[in-house]
Amino acid sequence: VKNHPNEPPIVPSWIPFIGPLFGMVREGGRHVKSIGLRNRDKPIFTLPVPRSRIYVVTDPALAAAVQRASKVLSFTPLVPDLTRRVIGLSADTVEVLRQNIDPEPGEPRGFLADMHDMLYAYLGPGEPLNALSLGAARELGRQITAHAAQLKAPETVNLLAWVQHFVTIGTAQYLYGPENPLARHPALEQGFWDFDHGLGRLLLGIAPALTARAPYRAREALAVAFEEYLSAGHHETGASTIVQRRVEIAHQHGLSNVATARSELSFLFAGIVNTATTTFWAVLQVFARPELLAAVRAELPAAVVEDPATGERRLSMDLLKGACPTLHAVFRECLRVGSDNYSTRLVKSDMMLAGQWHLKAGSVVQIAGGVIHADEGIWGAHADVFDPTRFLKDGESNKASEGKVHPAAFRAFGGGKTLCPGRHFATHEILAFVAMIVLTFDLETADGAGATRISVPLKEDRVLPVHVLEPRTDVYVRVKVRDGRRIVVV
Ligand code: HEM
Repeated sequence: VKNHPNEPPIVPSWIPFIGPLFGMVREGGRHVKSIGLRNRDKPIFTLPVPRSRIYVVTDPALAAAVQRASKVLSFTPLVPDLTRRVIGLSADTVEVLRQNIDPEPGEPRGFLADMHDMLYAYLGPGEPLNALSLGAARELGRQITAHAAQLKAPETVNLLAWVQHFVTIGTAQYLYGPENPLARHPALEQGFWDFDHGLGRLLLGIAPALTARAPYRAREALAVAFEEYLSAGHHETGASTIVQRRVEIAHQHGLSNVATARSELSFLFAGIVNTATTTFWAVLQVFARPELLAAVRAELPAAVVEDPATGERRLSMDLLKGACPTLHAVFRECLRVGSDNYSTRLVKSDMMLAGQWHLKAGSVVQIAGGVIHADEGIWGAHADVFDPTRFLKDGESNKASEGKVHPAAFRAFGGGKTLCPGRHFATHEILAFVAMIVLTFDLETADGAGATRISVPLKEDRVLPVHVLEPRTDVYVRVKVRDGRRIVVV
């Protein structure tokens, strides 16, 4: 029964109230996404759950209205409990997180508000962002050159694991320096991905030491290693400035090294998981389509200068985005197709959304990125098909490049107050990384069964979409060195 005549229409569940929760546990993000796709006539609908409501928004204009109403619809009140479960914060630390959580201008600012301000300032366009982007791309470039040098014969690899390795080691290195916990304890690299793959179970929070044994153990081992790192002062000598600022803010708010270590685990997570998965899809999509590979390779020389004296190639970060529109379009299309993320908000008090929909205090709003990304009304025909030309000016289905797509329809980076602060950095880093792979290697099918093209599997959407989705089946490719000369990122 509706709480109010203007409450969004209720979509009944096969088992009243617990049906949506049961569906989410069984099918992950796909459950709500498929309800949204079956109800495309409803820009917002209500899923009743025990003692609350979930309002699912599937219309970009309404998503923008949710983002604007950030005083009443806020993500931050949900953060303490979510992070307690996922990164294992103690009750004392959760209490610190709860203080001054959504301050008005002029009011005292709590830990989350200070951290939010610093991240958005630091990672916004400017010198610190350029320095961090350059540092990251150079680190990845070093790894690519080193890998090419030791690859004497073609090698068959699991493409996702191959990319994840570079990104995991590289991110830990440029964020936390040479003494970073993953460099000191190499087994933690696999542990990091065990943690990632068990995040949904940790979030459920039902006796995680038993029901989420591998991710729980991995998280605890990572937390101990980060605590050792901080206690030894390695962040002061080797970490990036952004990490040093994060640690300072944590200490200013009274967090111990044990608690700060767990907070850093969440930043390492933010820095690695989406970057690795997006790079995987971009590399796969490019190498699976000879014509796309040819187009990207034809553009790259505009961003690469060769030094005849040293034989080095200089890749310009500044030129890359403008000079390589196809590569940039591949990046955006991989995010559109691969991201089913939900932007989540708590309704702090009863409100009218867009003057039309009554939302009840204590309920949760979710903007369903997966539904919006799959909508043909928004993206044009064949929205289910990977087609980077939709982001190219002269592309065939180019509603996006002609500016006919609502800005809030591209959901991969979220939106509003929680819009990903790392989006500029990630764009630079991923474009440079994919460019360096395309310049250095050739990837071929590893089928051995006469297949001439690498095939692209479906995405695994039966999980909690905490980041860009991984493939449903492993992709093996043969990697050959095409041109192993050193690439210097400038
Ligand atoms: C392709 C790469 C990336 C994607 C698709 C991505 C996506 C996202 C999304 C969807 C959110 C949540 C937004 C919401 O709830 O509305 C988010 C938050 C965040 N991202 Fe990213 N991200 C990427 C890369 C990065 C990188 C490389 C960093 C850091 C170096 C980063 C740092 C963060 C942080 C710190 C937050 C939390 C912001 C807050 O406190 O509200 N992200 N990201």
